Amino acid sequence: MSTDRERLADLVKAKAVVHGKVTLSSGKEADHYVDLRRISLDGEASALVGPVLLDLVSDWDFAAVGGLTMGADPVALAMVHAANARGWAQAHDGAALDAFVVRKAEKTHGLQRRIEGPDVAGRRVLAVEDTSTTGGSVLTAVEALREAGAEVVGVVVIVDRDTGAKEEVEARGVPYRYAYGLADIGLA
Ligand SMILES: O=P(O)(O)OC[C@H]1O[C@H](OP(=O)(O)OP(=O)(O)O)[C@H](O)[C@@H]1O
Ligand SMILES: O=C(O)c1cc(=O)[nH]c(=O)[nH]1
Repeated sequence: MSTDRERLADLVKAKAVVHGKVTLSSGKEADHYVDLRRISLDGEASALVGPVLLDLVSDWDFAAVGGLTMGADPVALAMVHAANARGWAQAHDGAALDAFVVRKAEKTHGLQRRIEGPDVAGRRVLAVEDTSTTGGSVLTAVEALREAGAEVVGVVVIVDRDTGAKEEVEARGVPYRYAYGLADIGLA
């Protein structure tokens, strides 16, 4: 029987890897795309995302997870559900793991918040992403979190494309980890 990590890699390869010319979020061109929304919103795969990412950062101390909408949103919730299933609160003074969503722009009505969910000010938080290319998206979230008074303990992504995100994030003093590199999903 395969582990969660092995099964999730198989599902990423089968369902998310798309070959062909594509324009990326950064405006750069690439000849492959990893559509991780097909994983983080997939009935089977979404249940594996949380356990795999929680295992990857089990030595980091944080109280909330989230990132820039929308790639990060289902990833963060997957981690929250996996944390609940593992009895997170019992190991954290009764506090469950929270999620948050960083908007791309501040909302101009309602409470006009940039970061939705339980307050992050003064808390240790983990910034998540489905995938990172330049690191620009996750760094937008890191900046917003720091402005809001949170301490970002690290960044974790499902797939790293090996295109500089790790270096960019680490240059801002934030550790960066990923569950799968290109070789793990048949792209190297
Ligand atoms: O490291 P980067 O160069 O920033 O690229 C990675 C980003 O691109 C994708 O999101 P996209 O910008 O397509 O937006 P979406 O999440 O709203 O779909 C992905 O979910 C990451 O957020
Ligand atoms: O850089 C991006 O925009 C990007 C790359 C990728 O593989 N997958 C994705 O969702 N976005």
